[in-house]
Amino acid sequence: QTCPLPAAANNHKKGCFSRRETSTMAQPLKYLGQEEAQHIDEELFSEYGFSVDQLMELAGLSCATAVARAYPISSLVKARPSLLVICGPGNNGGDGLVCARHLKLFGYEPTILYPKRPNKPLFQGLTTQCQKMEIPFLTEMPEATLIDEAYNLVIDAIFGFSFKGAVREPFGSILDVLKKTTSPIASIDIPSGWDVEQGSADGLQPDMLVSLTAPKKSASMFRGRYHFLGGRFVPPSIERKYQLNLPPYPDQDCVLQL
Ligand SMILES: NC(=O)C1=CN([C@@H]2O[C@H](COP(=O)(O)OP(=O)(O)OC[C@H]3O[C@@H](n4cnc5c(N)ncnc54)[C@H](OP(=O)(O)O)[C@@H]3O)[C@@H](O)[C@H]2O)[C@@H](O)CC1
Ligand SMILES: [K+]
Repeated sequence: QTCPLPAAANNHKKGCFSRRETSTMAQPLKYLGQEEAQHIDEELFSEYGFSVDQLMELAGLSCATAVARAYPISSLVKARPSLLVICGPGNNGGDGLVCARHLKLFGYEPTILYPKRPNKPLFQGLTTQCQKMEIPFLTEMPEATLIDEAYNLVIDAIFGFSFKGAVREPFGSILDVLKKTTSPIASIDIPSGWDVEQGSADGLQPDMLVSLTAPKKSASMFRGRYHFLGGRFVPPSIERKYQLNLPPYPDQDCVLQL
């Protein structure tokens, strides 16, 4: 087959692809299975020497940044920039605490529900930081109508990529209330209650998803308006090893809208 490009234009190229053609032939972004996501996580902590709180800070900052991009304070419908952040018992919940703290610094008014708190210094520290930032903590899940009246957005930091099986209490009741709310939901990493790979036909339908490191398989079922990639901390060798094919983040941004 003859090459349509002038010979001179091809001298510096391998084969017969224009720069545009080459870029559109880039491998598609990888959607991770549950075990693969957990392996990457473990490898970052073991072989790469990262600490959990380090990556959690970057993950939570990404989520807060993505929320501020999709729902700027000037666009909110209620008089106050109120948000409800619901945190679960694992690291996804930790991301939620970090996200709430940054959103407060960005000028939002987050309130946190954190019903099952691990007895570990990391989560105790994150909780103290939020309390010292004068972020209120609720003692119980409000009714759906109250959430609709009081909050512009709910941030779902209940379960991430380690979620498995049927939802246990108190989170089953919390998710039932969330399914009834009309306030938009922004989910961190996975819409909570969704199978990490298969999703959930009758589960939450968030308006926003922030995929950390790389989207998980269930993200292909996400039908909301905003899908962001966050967690710009992946070393190139991990990206190559797992063939993540991450799109380039713009400039120095910590998030990328997919
Ligand atoms: N590398 C990255 O990308 C980074 C990822 N990060 C973040 O970490 C997240 C993964 O965190 P994770 O591994 O701690 O697990 P996560 O999903 O929060 O939940 C585990 C908890 O849920 C519970 N639980 C499970 N199933 C349940 C059920 N059916 N019903 C009820 N409870 C259930 C389980 O309880 P247990 O089984 O122990 O009783 C456990 O307490 C990831 O998604 C991302 O957000 C960043 O922080 C840092 C860098
Ligand atoms: K979540």
